Amino acid sequence: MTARPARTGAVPPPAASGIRVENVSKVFPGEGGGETVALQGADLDIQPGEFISLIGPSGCGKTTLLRLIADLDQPTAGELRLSGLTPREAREARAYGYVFQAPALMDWRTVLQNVTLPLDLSRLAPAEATARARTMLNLVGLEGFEGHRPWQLSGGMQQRVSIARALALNPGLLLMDEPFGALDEITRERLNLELLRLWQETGKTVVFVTHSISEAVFLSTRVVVMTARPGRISDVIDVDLPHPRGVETRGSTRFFELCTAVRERLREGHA
Ligand SMILES: Nc1ncnc2c1ncn2[C@@H]1O[C@H](COP(=O)(O)OP(=O)(O)OP(=O)(O)O)[C@@H](O)[C@H]1O
Repeated sequence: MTARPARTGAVPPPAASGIRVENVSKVFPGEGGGETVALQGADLDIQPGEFISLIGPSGCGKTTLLRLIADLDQPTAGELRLSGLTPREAREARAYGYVFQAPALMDWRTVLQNVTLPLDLSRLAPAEATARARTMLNLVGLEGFEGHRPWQLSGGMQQRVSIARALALNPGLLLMDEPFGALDEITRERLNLELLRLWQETGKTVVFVTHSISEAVFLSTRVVVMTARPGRISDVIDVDLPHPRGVETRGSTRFFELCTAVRERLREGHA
């Protein structure tokens, strides 16, 4: 077997991705010959560097939309583009990092080895992969835990490892499917702050699925409200809270007003 040469040199930081979702539908075959319209006629334009949250009742197509963007599934109709690339081209170019609801770490690898995994797969020189992984672990506040195994960490720390792993290839886009859903409220608020800091420092585009109204408002530049049966985008709400946002943001009148606005739109969708 011929050894493939290791890549060397820093990978230049990619520009943040813009995303265009045009009249996208996804229909799954259902039980007994029926079908489920998971997403119907979705239109959405995401500018590079935006932080977009998708919120809506269970089954409204949030994960489906994220998976279509990531090329983990294909639309039944319509078109998606990530900075002009098809989802497949974007996936092949490793243009995004994906953070799942559960951290999905490998227990037999150390924290550092979990983060270097995508770098090893892209044949980055080992010394550089290690250096890059350490930088990402510092970015998510896990310096000192490189040699631990995932099972030695709390749920919040594990999720931070999976965020570091998603950032390792320095993608211009981060796709996050309810990453903090299983965490207690205080840990979740702390990770919200860390994610915001990271977003501001790196300028990446983020698409974030959540069930939490306050989380969506706190984090986002825009909140996309979705409704179920069929899954549709029903509203897009601009979040005009100033940056940097911090603990005091959650106590502001404007934060409360925006949460109320999102809640009302969600209620209308449930009616
Ligand atoms: N692979 C699949 N096969 C069949 N139906 C599917 C498949 N994936 C999703 N669905 C259906 O599509 C609809 C949307 O699912 P999706 O997971 O996108 O919703 P969601 O908004 O992310 O829900 P939740 O908030 O509960 O995670 C649901 O009715 C679901 O049952």
